[in-house]
Amino acid sequence: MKISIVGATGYAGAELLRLLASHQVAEVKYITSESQPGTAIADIYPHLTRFYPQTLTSLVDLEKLAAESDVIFIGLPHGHAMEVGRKATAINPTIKIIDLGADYRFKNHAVYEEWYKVPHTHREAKTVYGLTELNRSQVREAGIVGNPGCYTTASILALAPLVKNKLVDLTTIIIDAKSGVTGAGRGLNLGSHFSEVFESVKAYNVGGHRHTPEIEEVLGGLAGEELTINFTPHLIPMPRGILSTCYANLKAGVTPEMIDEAYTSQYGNEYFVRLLGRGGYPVTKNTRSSNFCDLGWHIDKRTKRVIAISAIDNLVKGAAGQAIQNMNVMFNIDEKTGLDNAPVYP
Ligand SMILES: NC(=O)C1=CN([C@@H]2O[C@H](COP(=O)(O)OP(=O)(O)OC[C@H]3O[C@@H](n4cnc5c(N)ncnc54)[C@H](OP(=O)(O)O)[C@@H]3O)[C@@H](O)[C@H]2O)C=CC1
Ligand SMILES: CC(=O)N[C@@H](CCC(=O)OP(=O)(O)O)C(=O)O
Repeated sequence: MKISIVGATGYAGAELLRLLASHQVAEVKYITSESQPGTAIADIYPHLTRFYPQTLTSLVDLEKLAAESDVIFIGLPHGHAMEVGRKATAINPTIKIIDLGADYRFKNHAVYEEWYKVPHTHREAKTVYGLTELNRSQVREAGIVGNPGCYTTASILALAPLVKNKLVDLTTIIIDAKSGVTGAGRGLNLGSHFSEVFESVKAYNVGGHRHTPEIEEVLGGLAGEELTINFTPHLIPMPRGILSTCYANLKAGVTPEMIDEAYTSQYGNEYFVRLLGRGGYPVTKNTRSSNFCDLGWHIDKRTKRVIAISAIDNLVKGAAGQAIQNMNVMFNIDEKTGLDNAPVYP
């Protein structure tokens, strides 16, 4: 299976390369950068030395790249991936595209345009939302996958069984999530400057984070009706990891056993979702550098709320790992291929 990575110099692209280095079937063909074409990837990321002799190429070579690849992963800022997807599928109609950004995530293009402030230029694309555990059969048939965002992966996995089984009041969902700094990408900006982030925690984009409509669209689809949520992201001083704490009011008559049953029937056979059960406390460090999502839930009898907590590595299950999981499904190989490593601890 020949793979190319567009945007290989970013954190998501580099994480794809790290994981694909131990993938038994994948052969990385082309890797791109617009700022550093001609540079060896190991000169930019020395941790990849010995694994990749390749030098970076540019999107100027898209024709060759698309013609010679079975799958392209795109790790570009939103607004850029859809142009690559549109051109690559025109060159090679059988190619598979897995975009790690937001361009192919939305069914409703108007919502994408409203939140991302760019016109959608590949509206005719037939896409599948790549939250593997929820959409596996569609992913298997997909040509283009919109890989979910990191906050959205953690939050939707935590809430899906509650929403799908109509166990909670859909008007009461609150998501309080924390992310490590690599979630902001490798680009230099004040917000992720060491002195600004270290020994500090802050909320940001309160009431207006762009993952809000993504979570609403997917959970609304599971619920069979539109819903709105409160989603508050926080930046925490660690490189990787997301912890998402999700609250919702229980519907009258819902018992703790019904909640347990919803989680076990949804995820009991899912390798990458590790259920810690009722009273379980997910810890980001227990998922670090792995494709696992750890998930626990609590029933607060006093307030009649369920509190679901999930932990993932934003660069793995929240980005590159889930992208590879989707590729494995699309190519009908064992879903765990290249992803079955134990988390790095401590
Ligand atoms: N970091 C994370 O945890 C997650 C990221 N994502 C998404 O994945 C995508 C990549 O994120 P991440 O790797 O963190 O970002 P980075 O900022 O680390 O990397 C961005 C990449 O895009 C390239 N790039 C930047 N601007 C342009 C441009 N105008 N045209 C072409 N290429 C460009 C850069 O390469 P160069 O400058 O060398 O050309 C680089 O390879 C984004 O859409 C992000 O939202 C999704 C889930 C989680
Ligand atoms: C810590 C941090 O800044 N995180 C990013 C989310 C990264 C991500 O998942 O980006 P997508 O939009 O591609 O999903 C943010 O809040 O914008």
